[in-house]
Amino acid sequence: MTTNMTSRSDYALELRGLETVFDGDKGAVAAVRNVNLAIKPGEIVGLVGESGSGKSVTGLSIMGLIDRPGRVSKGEILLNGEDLRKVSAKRLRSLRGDRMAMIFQDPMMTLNPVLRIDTQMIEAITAHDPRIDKTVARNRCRDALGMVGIPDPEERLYAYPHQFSGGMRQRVAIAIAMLNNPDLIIADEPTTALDVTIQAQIIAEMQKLCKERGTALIWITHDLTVVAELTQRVYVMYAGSVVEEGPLDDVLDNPLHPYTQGLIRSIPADNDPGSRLFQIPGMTPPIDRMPKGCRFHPRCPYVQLDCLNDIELTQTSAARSVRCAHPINQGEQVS
Ligand SMILES: Nc1ncnc2c1ncn2[C@@H]1O[C@H](COP(=O)(O)OP(=O)(O)OP(=O)(O)O)[C@@H](O)[C@H]1O
Repeated sequence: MTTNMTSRSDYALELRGLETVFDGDKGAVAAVRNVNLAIKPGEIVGLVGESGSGKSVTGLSIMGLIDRPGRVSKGEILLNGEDLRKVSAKRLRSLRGDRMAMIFQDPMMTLNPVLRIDTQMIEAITAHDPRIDKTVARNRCRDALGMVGIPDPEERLYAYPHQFSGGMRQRVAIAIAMLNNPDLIIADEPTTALDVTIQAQIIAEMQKLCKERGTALIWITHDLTVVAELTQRVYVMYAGSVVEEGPLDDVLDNPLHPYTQGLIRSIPADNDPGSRLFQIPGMTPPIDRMPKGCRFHPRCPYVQLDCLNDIELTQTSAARSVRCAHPINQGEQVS
């Protein structure tokens, strides 16, 4: 971890040894193991990895939204220093939507199709501040819609979700997430379903809003190009664990983990649109069939015998860590 120089109160969110399991016929199987993560107010970090690497389960665990047969089984989830695993269900509900919010790939996870936007937005405010004046609340909703780039926000407040385009619907979901000025937002692939122009606009707006308000943002994505536009630091996840962490530019220029190197090589080159896209061979293993030792070893081009031993995330410099017995040297290439 890179958090040793700072006290816990400096972080909007800290995860310490997070483990989330799913209970099944063969007992509990971990989907997320020993995840450590720290994010300061106003910081934007990326949580990156292929499908099935445990990104969404991590996000849902933070929000307290893992349902049976899943459960958070180990670790601390510290929101402004308060351990969410130790608070009451009532306290957790009051923090959700107020101090922390989640944006999903499908905005309809947030929006109720049969209620007008104003009803839903005002409810999101009054649920946490019942004494607020309705006109004040309505004005806040209108301003929030304006801030995420919805034209004619006064008028659009009275629309239903189906009267918005996909991109506009996602903006409404973002406006709702930001309504109460939370300390933390977890955005789970919120722009993946949108076309690239809208995607770029939404990313730029989120970046601006989080910076202005000091909101910590965790952006979950499988797409390193999105992370490159948005985040300052990145956590790369594979098979339920963080395998590499560091400042974005360092990680992109000099990946230490062969998995990160593979993800970077999979980014289509702007200057060579006709070239065949690299793909990391094989697939992320299912959680009940994890390989021994380094879980990436069956797919790794540099695999050696000692990769069958368990390996911890190890700090390699002030800001970087990697979980690999043979981290890549700068400039090393796969033949
Ligand atoms: N309800 C569940 N029951 C059993 N296993 C689950 C459940 N939800 C998720 N998992 C498993 O946990 C692992 C991590 O899933 P997760 O959704 O976090 O991956 P991800 O990195 O977010 O990928 P994606 O982008 O496809 O959602 C996967 O192997 C998935 O099959």
